[in-house]
Amino acid sequence: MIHVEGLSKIYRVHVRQPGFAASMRSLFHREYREVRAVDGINFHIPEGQIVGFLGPNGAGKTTTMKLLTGLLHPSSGRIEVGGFVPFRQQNAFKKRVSLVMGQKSQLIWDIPASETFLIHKEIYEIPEQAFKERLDYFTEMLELAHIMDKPVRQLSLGERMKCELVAALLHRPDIVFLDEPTIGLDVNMQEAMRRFIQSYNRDYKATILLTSHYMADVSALCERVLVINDGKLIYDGAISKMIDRFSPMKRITLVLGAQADIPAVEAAVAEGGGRIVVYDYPQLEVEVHREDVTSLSAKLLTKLPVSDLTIEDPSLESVIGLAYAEAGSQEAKG
Ligand SMILES: Nc1ncnc2c1ncn2[C@@H]1O[C@H](COP(=O)(O)OP(=O)(O)OP(=O)(O)O)[C@@H](O)[C@H]1O
Repeated sequence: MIHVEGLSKIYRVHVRQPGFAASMRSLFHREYREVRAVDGINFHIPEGQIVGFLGPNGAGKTTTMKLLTGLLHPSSGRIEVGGFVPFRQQNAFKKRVSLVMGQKSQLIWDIPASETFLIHKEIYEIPEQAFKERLDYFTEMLELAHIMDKPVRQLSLGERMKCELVAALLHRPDIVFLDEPTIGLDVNMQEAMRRFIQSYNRDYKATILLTSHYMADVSALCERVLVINDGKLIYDGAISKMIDRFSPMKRITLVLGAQADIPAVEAAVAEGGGRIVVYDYPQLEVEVHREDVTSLSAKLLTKLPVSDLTIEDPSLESVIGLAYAEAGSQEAKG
């Protein structure tokens, strides 16, 4: 559904030197610097998949989404979305895609969202009956009935985001780009948005590429993630495999039933190849390479008065942090 090959986008940025003389000089001779925002990326997303698109600030996510929706022209490489070349901006393409940006509104501030929806009905030539059915679907799924006729400026952030989604999806695109759709929302509203995105994906077999800084969104919605850093794709695969690849460590948390002295705890942990993260009686947290988890757990159970033991993978946030750090250190070496 989405094919990207060797895609790059270079922005040309005017360099402004400080001082009056420099500004005068720049009237005649402008200096430019190149920003390689997207740097030779390749991926393929099949129909109906929800893929998480992760990366630190400035990594190139929004630029990639703008390239995929045809708002920007690539500097090089090939993009095909739903069989179209996005930057040609054909009408048939516009009817199949949508880009939702959490930080940009496409609703008209002073009028109710319901009136913006009517404008979209005309722009996208949505037949009367289909418009009514779709609006009913959205109103029910997103519990919109009581907010539909309030001017947008009176809506809460969460209510406005729900209306943004409706405006973006009324023409029922089957390829959807969501750039931070849950930014700034409280936990309940994030959850409601996630449920809605899942239903839309299921009901319309929509292909969805989603960026979010909330790992809860990513782990709830996406089996697969693309990770971009400094314009380059550094990971493409399952979330579970990303944890294996970037984080060789696991964490064992123990609750001790009786106080054990520090040298005894240190000896037991060190003997099993682990490292103490915190010992604050009764809780002991230990980090260990995943291949040593079983032997260390067995050792701790025999050597210490353990009343409870849990083994966990590191959080997705910390794995992502490790992935960025690894990419950064490889870049520094290269
Ligand atoms: N219009 C532009 N002109 C020049 N440089 C730009 C422009 N838009 C983005 N950039 C630069 O391109 C790089 C990638 O930006 P982009 O907005 O795609 O990142 P991002 O991953 O979406 O970041 P964030 O998570 O902060 O939104 C950054 O260095 C940014 O400063």
